Amino acid sequence: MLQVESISYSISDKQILDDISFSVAQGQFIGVIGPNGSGKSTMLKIIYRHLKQTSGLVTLFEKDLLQFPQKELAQNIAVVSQEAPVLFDFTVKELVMMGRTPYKKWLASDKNEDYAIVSDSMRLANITHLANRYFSELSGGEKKRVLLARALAQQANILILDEPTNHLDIEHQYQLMDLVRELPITIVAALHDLNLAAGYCDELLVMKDGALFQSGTPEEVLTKETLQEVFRVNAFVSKNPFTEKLHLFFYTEQ
Ligand SMILES: Nc1ncnc2c1ncn2[C@@H]1O[C@H](COP(=O)(O)OP(=O)(O)OP(=O)(O)O)[C@@H](O)[C@H]1O
Repeated sequence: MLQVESISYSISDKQILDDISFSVAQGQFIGVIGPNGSGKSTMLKIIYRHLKQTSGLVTLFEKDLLQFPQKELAQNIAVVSQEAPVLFDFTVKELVMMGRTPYKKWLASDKNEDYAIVSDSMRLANITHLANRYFSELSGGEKKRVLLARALAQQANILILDEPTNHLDIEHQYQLMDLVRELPITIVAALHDLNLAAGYCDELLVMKDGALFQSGTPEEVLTKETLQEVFRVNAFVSKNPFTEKLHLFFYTEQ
């Protein structure tokens, strides 16, 4: 459904992304991993059209992403980015309702259906108790969950998450990953926690220095050799005895 073809991106002669290609099938959970500065966020920003590639093509349902009208784009792609928006005067409930904007006519009022979706999204993101609080007064992790609820309310085909577990305590990290995995939609998520990536993703894209270093299943890409070359750490690759998923132990020589 989503096709990225030879994407490059430069800012004032500095090449940030270099000839990246991959495709995402409907319903897949794709993890984007790579060291700091390897280009994960920039690539995601191109996919949700916050940035425009310098060259290459992104298509969604075989249509050039740049040709989508804004409203149609928002019906297809929802985002929880790293940057929390500055929205001082809004309550949580109001903010989650903004997720319904792509479905509304100009100045139309909210319908019962919208209220039901907002309420459902808040319940899924575990923020119902925060409904009447002001967004600006929430903790980092609470804000993250509110932004997730807003993205859920958008009911898009693709959910893009840029380090979604950042700021979340361990319970909420797993809750979020469980929740998004169960959604009947396509997920593309930049993740720093490689064990979460291994436990939840169908496929991983490994970024290094702005290029796609490797892609494949967690078992294919999370090898001792790749981890050494891309992340410069020693890793012992094992299995989580409870989930049977791949599990990594990291160590240094010191
Ligand atoms: N607006 C910009 N101007 C100049 N350089 C930029 C700009 N945005 C990003 N970069 C550079 O592009 C590279 C990739 O950045 P990006 O944020 O995509 O990396 P990342 O993999 O998401 O990193 P992190 O894990 O630290 O979030 C970095 O070297 C960054 O400094």
